[in-house]
Amino acid sequence: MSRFIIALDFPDPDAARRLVARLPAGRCRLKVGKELFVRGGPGLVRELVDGGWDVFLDLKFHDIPNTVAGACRAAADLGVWMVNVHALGGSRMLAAAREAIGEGAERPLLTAVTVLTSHDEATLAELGLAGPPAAAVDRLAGLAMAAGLDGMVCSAQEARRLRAAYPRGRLVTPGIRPAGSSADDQRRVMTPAAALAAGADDLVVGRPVTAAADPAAALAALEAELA
Ligand SMILES: O=c1ccn([C@@H]2O[C@H](COP(=O)(O)O)[C@@H](O)[C@H]2O)c(=O)[nH]1
Repeated sequence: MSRFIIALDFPDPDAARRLVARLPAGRCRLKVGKELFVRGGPGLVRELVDGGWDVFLDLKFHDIPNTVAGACRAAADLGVWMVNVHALGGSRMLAAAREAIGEGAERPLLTAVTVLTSHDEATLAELGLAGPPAAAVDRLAGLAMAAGLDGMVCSAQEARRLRAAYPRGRLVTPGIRPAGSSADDQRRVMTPAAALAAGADDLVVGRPVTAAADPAAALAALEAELA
């Protein structure tokens, strides 16, 4: 299975469906985030799952433990491949999320967002978190792994350290950009090849594919960067 997860950030479910129809099945997974979920709802997620796609439901749950546990249970019932929470919710919330998704072979993977890839040191300072993103990522990744999660969402810039610290932790890395392309609102970016070399497992890509005139060709170009 491909390392690429395509972020379906669309304001209109039909636009997402049209994009999916142009993607080569088996060469990528799909990510449904907040915008598309609020527009398309669980029905759209089920439709993608029933269509044979591995779906990463990227809703980044962050609330009191009981509420997050219920949301994770609901996500698992949709048959998604992966669901995530914010590690900033703390140990009790992470443990409740992990317990809620259960133990069965069909359970979704559960990952925790460490520090958003749109954040840099200045953003963290605004939030009262002194120091470089890598220090906060290390702390939050530690919480996630101690709570028994499958891995974390981080920038590929932190992948080498996390891979060394957690050899079995899944590293899901947004902020992937083809060499020389715009970072958009992202702050901690990496190319696909550099991300894989650093130890990333999953490469999350949105606009470089979804905004391309030929999304399948854009995906093929990213794959070629790995060859
Ligand atoms: O730290 C994070 C966590 C999630 N994301 C999501 O990934 C995609 C990235 O889209 P691009 O268009 O490739 O920038 C988007 O859906 C984010 O919500 C992230 O970027 N960073």
